[in-house]
Amino acid sequence: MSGNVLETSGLGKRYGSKWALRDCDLAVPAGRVIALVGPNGAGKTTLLRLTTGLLRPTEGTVTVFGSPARTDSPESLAQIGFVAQDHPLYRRFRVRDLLRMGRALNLHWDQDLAEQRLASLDIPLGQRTGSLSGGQNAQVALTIALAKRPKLLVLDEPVADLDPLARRTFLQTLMAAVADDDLTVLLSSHILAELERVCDYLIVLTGGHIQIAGEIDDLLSAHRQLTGPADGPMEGAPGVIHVRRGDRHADAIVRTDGGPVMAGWESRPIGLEELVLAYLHRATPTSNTHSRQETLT
Ligand SMILES: Nc1ncnc2c1ncn2[C@@H]1O[C@H](COP(=O)(O)OP(=O)(O)OP(=O)(O)O)[C@@H](O)[C@H]1O
Repeated sequence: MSGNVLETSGLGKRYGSKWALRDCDLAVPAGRVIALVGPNGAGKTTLLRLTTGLLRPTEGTVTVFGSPARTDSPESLAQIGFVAQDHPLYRRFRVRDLLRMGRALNLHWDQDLAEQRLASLDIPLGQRTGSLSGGQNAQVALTIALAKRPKLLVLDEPVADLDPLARRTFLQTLMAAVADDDLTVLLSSHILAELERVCDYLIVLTGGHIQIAGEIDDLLSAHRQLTGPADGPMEGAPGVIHVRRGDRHADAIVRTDGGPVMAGWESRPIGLEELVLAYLHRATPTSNTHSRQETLT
């Protein structure tokens, strides 16, 4: 599939006097699994809700498949599936009631997909959603969003409540749906380890500003990890994203765009986790740690 699924220009959202998102310019190609990462309060949910049309911009524009994001037309509603962070479900409804509602409300509802997915997860259709576990609740919400057969699936921290096996299975389901069904997935997450396996596009957001966005393969090949003398003149140099200085040597993440690196520095390829952490550290220069970690928070 060609074209952009999401384009934003000078996009900003203010709550009262506080900007949650500012100067956001994006052109995200369709047919990808897009990871939106950033610390708590970075503006991820705000950007996702602007994309779905549930929020209106304070300034700038946001278009989805070339049209302004909105919730007041059946076509717009049919092409986007959205699962909010707390995946709210009607607690007194049984699972089968939710599926019936999904069928009545959605143009392209896929009942077989919904029933098969829930059966494979051992979630009984007769159970009230109020008595499901947190993880089962998340799975039902995700199933409803998938059964809607949207062109764009927007998921706000979809795997936060899932156990490690369910996480991996779910992300594999998404990859298969993207490959088979012309689907684009935009998901926010704090869990970097899994994202590297399934996502092909990255957006890093901190303090309401985009730090970096692009195809993950391109971003990884444009950056290197360098190790060199502890007194190396690195901070503030062009392309230098983050430096961790020890007593004997310094480690730096540098944007080289495939060009040569400084003589005397050892150069290694970078992984997604190191790349994201470097941009997060750059955005919060007071932080001086750069250890491997599972989550951003
Ligand atoms: N309805 C609201 N009214 C006022 N301020 C808000 C509102 N929603 C979000 N904010 C503020 O906007 C900023 C961005 O919030 P947002 O929920 O988009 O961040 P986030 O990256 O999704 O965070 P998290 O990872 O914690 O879910 C935060 O400072 C938050 O306090």
